[in-house]
Amino acid sequence: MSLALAKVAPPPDDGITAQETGSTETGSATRVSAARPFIEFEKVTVRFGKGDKQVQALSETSLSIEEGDFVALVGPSGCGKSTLLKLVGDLLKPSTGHVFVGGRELGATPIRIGMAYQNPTLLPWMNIRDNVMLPLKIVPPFRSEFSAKRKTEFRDRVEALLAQVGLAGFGEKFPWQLSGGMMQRANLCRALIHEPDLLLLDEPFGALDQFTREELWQIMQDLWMTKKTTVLLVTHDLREAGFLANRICVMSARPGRILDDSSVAFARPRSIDMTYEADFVALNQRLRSLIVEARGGTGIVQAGGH
Ligand SMILES: Nc1ncnc2c1ncn2[C@@H]1O[C@H](COP(=O)(O)OP(=O)(O)OP(=O)(O)O)[C@@H](O)[C@H]1O
Repeated sequence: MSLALAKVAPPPDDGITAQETGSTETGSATRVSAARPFIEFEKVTVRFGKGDKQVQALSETSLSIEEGDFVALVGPSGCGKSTLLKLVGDLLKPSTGHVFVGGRELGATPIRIGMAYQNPTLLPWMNIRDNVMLPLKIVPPFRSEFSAKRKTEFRDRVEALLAQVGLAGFGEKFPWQLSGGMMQRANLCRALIHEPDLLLLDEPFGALDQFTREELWQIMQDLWMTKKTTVLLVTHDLREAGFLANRICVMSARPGRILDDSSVAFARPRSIDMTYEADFVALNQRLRSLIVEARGGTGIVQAGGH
């Protein structure tokens, strides 16, 4: 599923929310600790609803993520992966426990966040350049300079990023003139244009065919290697997790908790061919076994009638 809740930054003049542009900035001030990692979940639980209808999405979960890390969250469907992303994005509050981002309790830290989901949320009436530029119109400190720089510095910044993902010359096109893979590239540009401290990716390549997806992994890897943004990626694709991440956290079935937390040491830049080598396949098999076990011991979903 994709992140689907709430606003976190003030809406711009034209009523477009930060959520729609995949960009946010979290707000004002409380508990501070300089010694904390960049992201920390401290004994966090999440329950939805009340009484009989209550759903325990996350059981007590603790997790630390260092600045510049690339962490993938994998696990059975409904185990709470997107819930963890929503907590970090300040789109959801924990029922118990604490979430710290940038050393401060969540909601306190003015950090910039970029987000990309499975379905690119490009606005159909704007060309690609204007779509990618949107966060600069919304997120401080850029928004105060937007009128002055939109036709110069900000425009150059957008063109450079579009070129980096292979979309040079497509700034004037509209979303409907692009393929799904091209729209997702533009979507990634929009998530990164305001130089976020944290990038939250919720199955961003899930709707693409295998070859386009692999192309996007390579682009994502290049972007991460040049920008070193901290990334939290939710994915069902274990090859994707192994190709992109430095660390893979496997979650249990709902109520989710972290079952396994492994670092991924393959040298960068990683190649698609590497994902067919023995070490990589062994990693995939290990992750798969953990998830099969978490789902109740079978890799086969019983469908009625056959
Ligand atoms: N707003 C909500 N109200 C009630 N239940 C919710 C709500 N949001 C999520 N849930 C439930 O919490 C659990 C965790 O949801 P979440 O979307 O985090 O899972 P996920 O691991 O991302 O799933 P998937 O891999 O299928 O996208 C699920 O059982 C879901 O139905």
